[in-house]
Amino acid sequence: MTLTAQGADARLPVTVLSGFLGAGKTTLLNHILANREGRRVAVIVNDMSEVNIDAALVDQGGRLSRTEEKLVEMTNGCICCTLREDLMQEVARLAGEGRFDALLIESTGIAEPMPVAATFDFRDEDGHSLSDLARLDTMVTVVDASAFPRDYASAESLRQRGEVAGEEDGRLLVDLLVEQVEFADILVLNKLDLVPPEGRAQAIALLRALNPTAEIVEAEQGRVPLEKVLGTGRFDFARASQASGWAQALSEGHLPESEEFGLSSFVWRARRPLHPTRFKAFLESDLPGVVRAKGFFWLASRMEWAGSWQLAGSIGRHEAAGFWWAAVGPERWPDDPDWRAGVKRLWQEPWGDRRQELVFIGIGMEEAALRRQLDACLLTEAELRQGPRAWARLPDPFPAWSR
Ligand SMILES: Nc1nc2c(ncn2[C@@H]2O[C@H](COP(=O)(O)OP(=O)(O)OP(=O)(O)O)[C@@H](O)[C@H]2O)c(=O)[nH]1
Repeated sequence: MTLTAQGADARLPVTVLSGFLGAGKTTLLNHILANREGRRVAVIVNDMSEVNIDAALVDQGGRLSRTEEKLVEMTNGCICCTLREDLMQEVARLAGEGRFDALLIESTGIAEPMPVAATFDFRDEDGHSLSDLARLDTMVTVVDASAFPRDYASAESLRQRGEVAGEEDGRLLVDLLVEQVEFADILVLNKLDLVPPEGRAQAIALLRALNPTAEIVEAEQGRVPLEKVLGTGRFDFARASQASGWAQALSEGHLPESEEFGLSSFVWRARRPLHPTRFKAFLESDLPGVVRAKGFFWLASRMEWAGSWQLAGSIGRHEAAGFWWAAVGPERWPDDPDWRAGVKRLWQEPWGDRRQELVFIGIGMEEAALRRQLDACLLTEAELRQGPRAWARLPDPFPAWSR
């Protein structure tokens, strides 16, 4: 860490602005630049499109003077993946100039916030790290209040929306929207002029459900107090990774402020395998009030495999998470004593670490009814007595899993 004579952290504080296309990132950026009250702000704009419209917009009207401030455009790639190296170089260069009070990075609507944040921690083979020069200060996600509840429930993939050119990127819009919201320190709920009061309440409830710890800043035309987005000192990688509603519900057993907006959460746990067809039917059923779910499951027909399921909005996805440690055998376990102690705490005979552990977060969700439905997916006493050989022959409608 670089310290000044006064002992203050002299590294360049960085704010990363995320948010979906059209949410109002550029509008917010312009608001900051127009109201920066003497702060010297450098800007990096990353746009996936070939023509950098955002940079053109920001540049217009002389709001950003190229002599005093710095605007760096990064196009033809995404700073969370293909342009990561370039981002590191640019940040290092701007920080090295030593003449800025803050750096703002506007990331493309499809950047994943976690890798962008991780870029700051990364240390290369020569021992250089951005964190010697700059520190990630605030992760801001701008949300369009008029579109968010609809986008959140959307089944569209990024490709259908025409927002990605790459072949490999078939992610759902909702996955990314959720990641950007779950990882944020500050959620700017923008375009509030376009929604009636109940729309505002609905959007706030959803944001709270997904990320109970972020501060929600309500805005029109990106007008937010600057101290909410610059130099807040709020970012902390470990905290951000645990900020999501589901991570908190899992560790605490419930969400804070759970009364607000009818928000509730619970963790369903069981030590008995699931009947594959009954559980598949559950996953495909209407789950009224559930806005987010995530966790591991154990199918009677697949004793080796841990399944993972997650739901965001109306989109669910199940896949293999890996093998249960009980199926791998202790000779192949990691040696780390802390790790082994962790597995031991989880362990229950006769099935070891095999378990059901699903977190549900909802608004107006019927916990008791959902628990009953889930319990009914577990093997009955009679089915349980038949044993693993019979379970392996149960009809199993899940697709084959591979690593
Ligand atoms: N009604 C309304 N319109 C807004 C508000 N904020 C921004 N807009 C408009 O929404 C449109 C998109 O805003 P931008 O700031 O360009 O959004 P962006 O997130 O930078 O969009 P991309 O660069 O496409 O990712 C523009 O036409 C803005 O004028 C707001 O609070 N209310």
